[in-house]
Amino acid sequence: MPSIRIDKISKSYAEVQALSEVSLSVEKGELFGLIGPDGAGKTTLIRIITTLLLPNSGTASILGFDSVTDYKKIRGIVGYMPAVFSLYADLSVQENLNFFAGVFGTSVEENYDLVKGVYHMLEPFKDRPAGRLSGGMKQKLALSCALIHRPKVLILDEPTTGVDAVSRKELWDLLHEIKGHGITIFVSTAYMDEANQCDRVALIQKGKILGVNTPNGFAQSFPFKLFEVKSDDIWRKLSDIRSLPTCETAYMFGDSLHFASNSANETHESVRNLLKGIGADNIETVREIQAGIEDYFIQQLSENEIKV
Ligand SMILES: Nc1ncnc2c1ncn2[C@@H]1O[C@H](COP(=O)(O)OP(=O)(O)OP(=O)(O)O)[C@@H](O)[C@H]1O
Repeated sequence: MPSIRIDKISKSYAEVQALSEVSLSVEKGELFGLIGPDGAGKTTLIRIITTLLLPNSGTASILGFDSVTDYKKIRGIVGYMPAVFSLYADLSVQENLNFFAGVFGTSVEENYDLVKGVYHMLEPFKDRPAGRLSGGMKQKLALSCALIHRPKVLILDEPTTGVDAVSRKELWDLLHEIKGHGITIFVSTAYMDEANQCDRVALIQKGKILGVNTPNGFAQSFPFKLFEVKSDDIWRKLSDIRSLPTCETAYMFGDSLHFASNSANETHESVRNLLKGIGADNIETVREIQAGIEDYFIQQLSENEIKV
């Protein structure tokens, strides 16, 4: 039995179709990522599986418990960290932890082995009101509170949004540590680079799942030849580059340009000549590279955008 099973879930808000027949299955002990841009439907799906929202059609279950009929059971076995900070701002860190432990009839001490990684980071601030913590610390406190009853499944809605780079890394390290305790983790994010942290990933856009795969599986299925172009001012030529006959897609990737060619005969020399032909003379390097998961996502999202 999978940990999470989502079967043809659809949900609309008036005329907005937030989810269209979404089906997914998450295995026990997996760290599963739901990745998609703002408005893709991530929060809606998470609110349905955490029993907070009713779907229009379809079913969702956690460890065999149905999200509608067995909602009380699900609430006992799931740890949920919402996208919006929802702890008690006036209570201290320690008071929030004690409160959530009390609600579930447990204590911090009883679950110390599970929360100790994140608790260590919070300890220097344990008397500070939660509302006065930094963004990263607020997320760590929310994570501790979601874990305090030793859930079997941990569900996190965009835990790293608006968090600085160091805290983002710390949060992902903590998730790996929690996975080590055998807890299934379902996490949503809009940051494509975070896909590499997951065992498997579902890519969602406009309420539809575009694919489910391992990060490596996604990267391997990039269907075009890919070239990295380094040049100071290449971004100025982006729209001309996109109009080149063999250019499937082109986009800035950090400080370089990624050029995906739909020609099997494309070489770094032919790309350089194409660029020269449109007046891009300032090229430092052009080299063929292996696509990463972000390249796959960018290509899929833009292809889907054009089709809709
Ligand atoms: N209560 C609501 N009423 C009307 N439309 C809504 C409501 N909640 C969400 N939507 C719409 O449903 C779609 C999916 O939203 P959802 O919040 O699930 O996406 P998301 O991927 O979590 O994005 P974000 O990170 O921006 O919240 C969006 O078009 C959004 O505007």
